[in-house]
Amino acid sequence: MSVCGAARCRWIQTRSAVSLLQQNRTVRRHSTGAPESNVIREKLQAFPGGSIDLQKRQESGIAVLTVNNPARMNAFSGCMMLELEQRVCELETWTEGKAVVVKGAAGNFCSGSDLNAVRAIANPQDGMRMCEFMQNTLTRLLRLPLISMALVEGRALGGGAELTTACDFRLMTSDGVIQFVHKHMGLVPGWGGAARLVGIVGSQNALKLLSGAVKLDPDCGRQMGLVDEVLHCSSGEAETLAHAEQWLGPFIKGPAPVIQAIKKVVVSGRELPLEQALKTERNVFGTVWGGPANLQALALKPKHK
Ligand SMILES: CCCC(=O)SCCNC(=O)CCNC(=O)[C@H](O)C(C)(C)COP(=O)(O)OP(=O)(O)OC[C@H]1O[C@@H](n2cnc3c(N)ncnc32)[C@H](O)[C@@H]1OP(=O)(O)O
Repeated sequence: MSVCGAARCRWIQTRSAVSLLQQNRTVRRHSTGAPESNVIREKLQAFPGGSIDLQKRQESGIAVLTVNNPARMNAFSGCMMLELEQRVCELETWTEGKAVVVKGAAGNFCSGSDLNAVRAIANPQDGMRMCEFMQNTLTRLLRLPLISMALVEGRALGGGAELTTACDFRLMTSDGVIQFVHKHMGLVPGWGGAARLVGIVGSQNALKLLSGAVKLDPDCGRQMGLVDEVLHCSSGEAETLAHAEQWLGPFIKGPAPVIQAIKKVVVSGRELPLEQALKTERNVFGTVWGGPANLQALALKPKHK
């Protein structure tokens, strides 16, 4: 667990989820005595290039997180992996936020990990360290108290395909492709993408997508349940983003604390055993019951026709 995440993430600190965080409380140490997470951080730092950009729009409550390395089809350099963690950290504490759109720069989503970095750390130990780091970050991305959407323009390959599964929704433009190319690289997903994919499309479909390294187009993606909507727009990135934000509209209408509470109860329902999920749901309920939005609604005596 990152120092940043442990200290600042109110949501993660207060909820009672089992799994990753408890696992991470025991700080594993490398033979040098340094915590394992620092070992991989230092290695990732050695691979610069690109950036992960975050734009928080206060008026709409929508943030746009851009994987930005167009010279390499938005592949993740080591520094970008580190930056992604920082950006997720920033989003964890954005109390006014409602949603985050994850996209790639210049009309492509993401071509996975930077093959130059991969070559340099192509040993099992570093591979597993890198995966642990990315799994942790992507799990935190998926657990954000914000509704998240992957906006897939162009290609989402390898780790890029895995990144799409760390969002609540996936929208694709008609030219989009999601492909778990790992098999062609002699790999399997390692950023948590296989586990999440099984959760989204079921084990039969996940097996087909991974073992066939299937080039998934938007319509097949919809049929399989991986893709929530296909956007047919042709006049560039800005218009595509505007369409995606419009699609989010009905889901993020209302006050941020209520939207965040909804996401929290869904995350606990998805991840926790029933008794713990029910407890979390009660606790989250307590944060909105008698709150400003609730009192306002009671005063208006709405009829839900
Ligand atoms: C657990 C994580 C596992 C992983 O993510 S493993 C990585 C999986 N990804 C890949 O193998 C992608 C390999 N790249 C490709 O297949 C093709 O480049 C791709 C994305 C289909 C684009 O093809 P084209 O449109 O023909 O463009 P191109 O090949 O000329 O690429 C433009 C420049 O981008 C570079 N690039 C693309 N994907 C990269 C990557 N993942 N790492 C490092 N560099 C990458 C590519 O080398 C080329 O650079 P340059 O112009 O030759 O300097």
